[in-house]
Amino acid sequence: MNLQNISQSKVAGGWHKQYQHDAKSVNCMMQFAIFLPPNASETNKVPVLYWLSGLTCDDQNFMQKAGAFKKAAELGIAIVCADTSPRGDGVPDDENAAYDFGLGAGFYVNATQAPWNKHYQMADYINQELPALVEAHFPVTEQKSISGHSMGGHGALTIGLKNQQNYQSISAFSPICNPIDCPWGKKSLSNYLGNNQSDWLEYDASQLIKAGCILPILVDQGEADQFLETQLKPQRLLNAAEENGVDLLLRMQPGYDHSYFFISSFIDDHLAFHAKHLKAINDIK
Ligand SMILES: N[C@@H](CCC(=O)N[C@@H](CS)C(=O)NCC(=O)O)C(=O)O
Repeated sequence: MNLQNISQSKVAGGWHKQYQHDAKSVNCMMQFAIFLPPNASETNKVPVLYWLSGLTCDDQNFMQKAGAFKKAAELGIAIVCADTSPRGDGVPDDENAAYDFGLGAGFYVNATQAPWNKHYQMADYINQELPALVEAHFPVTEQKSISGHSMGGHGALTIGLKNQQNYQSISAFSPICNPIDCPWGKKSLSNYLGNNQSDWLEYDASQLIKAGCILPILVDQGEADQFLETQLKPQRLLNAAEENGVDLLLRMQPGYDHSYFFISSFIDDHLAFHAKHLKAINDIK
């Protein structure tokens, strides 16, 4: 079977498990982690929150630091944490091994430029291949929501906005809201997509949201985040949402920085937000 278990630990009455699999979309072995709440079983499938992490992360940062298990167990939602880029021999990296491009920095796009396009197809991996695999092998429903942090917040927003039929709700911590106009975004989008900036627009949440969004969106942002002004620019996303009637709540949180200390302080709110929208669809069925 194209799915290999590499760890499992009981936590909060449920299970944290890591797997690797041969991923077709990104042409390499990929690792992911799943938290299954105690009530998940073949006769009681549960909805899933997909979590996308930020620069330098892999499938473990959120699982080890966010403190999400007890609330997810209580709410009965699974959490899947993906890796942040393709990995392994033959996967190209930034020429200086910089932290903000290449390995650990896939930016959740489908690259069009060589040599990146052979492996860096993270948008398809996250939106298609990973959910199909998870739904085929674990006791989960097709209902899913999407969240993430920083580069992963950008990933959650852009993938959610472009595939609104696939998700029930979107949230983000400290997302890169306008990557076409910040240093992290310009570096990665120009390399992955080329220099024609019109090709970058479909990976910019502040642009995509102008087309509207039927899903509710929750964004938390620390006011003491060192990247707030230079890289993240949440006010631009809020302005575009308000101008286009999108249900987006931006909460500026005084004193919080960019770290997982911030995420762990508000993750329960995000889990409850997603559970409400996932459950609401359950009730309609
Ligand atoms: N290494 C970079 C920042 C990288 C960074 O802050 N990464 C965030 C996501 S953008 C993260 O989650 N790091 C891993 C962690 O805190 O566990 C720097 O020092 O400027």
